[in-house]
Amino acid sequence: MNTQQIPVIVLAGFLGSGKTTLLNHLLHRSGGSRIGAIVNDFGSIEIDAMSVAGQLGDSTVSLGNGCLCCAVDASELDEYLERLAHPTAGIDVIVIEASGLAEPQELVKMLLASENPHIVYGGLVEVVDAAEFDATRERHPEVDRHLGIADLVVVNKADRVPSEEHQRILGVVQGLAGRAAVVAASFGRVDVELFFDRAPVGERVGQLSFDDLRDEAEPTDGCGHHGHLHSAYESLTFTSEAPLGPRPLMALLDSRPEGLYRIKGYVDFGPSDPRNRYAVHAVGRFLRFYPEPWAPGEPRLTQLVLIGSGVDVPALEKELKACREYAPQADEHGMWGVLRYVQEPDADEPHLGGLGEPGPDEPSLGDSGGPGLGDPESDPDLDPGATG
Ligand SMILES: Nc1nc2c(ncn2[C@@H]2O[C@H](COP(=O)(O)OP(=O)(O)OP(=O)(O)O)[C@@H](O)[C@H]2O)c(=O)[nH]1
Repeated sequence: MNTQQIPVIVLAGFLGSGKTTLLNHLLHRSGGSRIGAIVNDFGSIEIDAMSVAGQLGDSTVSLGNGCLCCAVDASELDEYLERLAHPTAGIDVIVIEASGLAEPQELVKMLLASENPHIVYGGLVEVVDAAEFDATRERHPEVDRHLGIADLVVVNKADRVPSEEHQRILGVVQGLAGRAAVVAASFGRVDVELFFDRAPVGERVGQLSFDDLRDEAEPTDGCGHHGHLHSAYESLTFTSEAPLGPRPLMALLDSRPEGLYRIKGYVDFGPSDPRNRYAVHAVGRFLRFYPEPWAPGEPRLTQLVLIGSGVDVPALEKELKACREYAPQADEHGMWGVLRYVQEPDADEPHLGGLGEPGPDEPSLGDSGGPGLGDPESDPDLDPGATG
């Protein structure tokens, strides 16, 4: 038995709660520790993996297209763990970022069942979106169970809720999380020691009980995971070489159906802004664009993953296709609708795409009063007094 077992931490949490943001923070602040990351995307385009710092290095690997918890066999995961945990890789801790619809318990079981002598289960970290907490629990009561088996819960997006509200949520989470440590954070900025000091000695099962670990006879839905969060969701992956028109895209986004909970990816607005691609994130009613300069030689593509429940996927795809524009001329005024959702440059928001640094100093027309800017009634997220 190798005495130098590498802890493998599962980083889970509902769609858009801030897992990738937190992982980027860890990678950026890891000090002398070398982190290996395994990123599991739900969609077939690996948006999360693309936005993880150090993605080009050999210490980040991506497992796309479907929840890991639904993998028929865990051999691909084993292979990646083998690679990252091999003593020659020099990695101190491995973090698996689960997809936002994964069943954390299944992932933990997979790790506990692994015969890899170089790894040991290092605990479950759950990220909670404070702004969406009540609504998510209402729709998905299973979230309570996820918190109940966590070893650390990060109540993220503290900046998006009033402090009394955040305190209330912290209390509820603490009640559900039992012995787990519960910490508040904005943009996933947790003390990294919380992760690295938790390296376990010997095998541990954290807060999981034998009942949790038992392979209960679940009703199946073909993939054997009926009742898992992801069984109620569908996803659409959309790629376009033709740029999207800002006006039709904003019309689509501004009227998106309730069920369309998560959108992420990159948009090419072509001549309307030839310098930048626009990372886009929607989580519930929250919407943000993050302009970032195209890398030299980078193919100009729009790549989006849209995840929702009860969404008419073919109709949505048709609407997205209708946003494609072949017109060579710029529609600068059309960009106003987009720039309303660009964070002001001085806001204290890290930039997902680039090592957690602030985004490029892209002037935001939002400052000069683009339509609806900061209108808390039309979008409470754009309250100029809040950063989120
Ligand atoms: N205001 C605010 N926004 C945040 C915070 N943390 C993350 N975000 C934003 O929330 C959006 C989703 O964040 P991600 O880190 O991609 O979330 P995720 O959990 O990895 O998402 P999935 O993998 O799709 O489940 C992005 O626009 C982030 O910038 C926070 O503390 N405050």
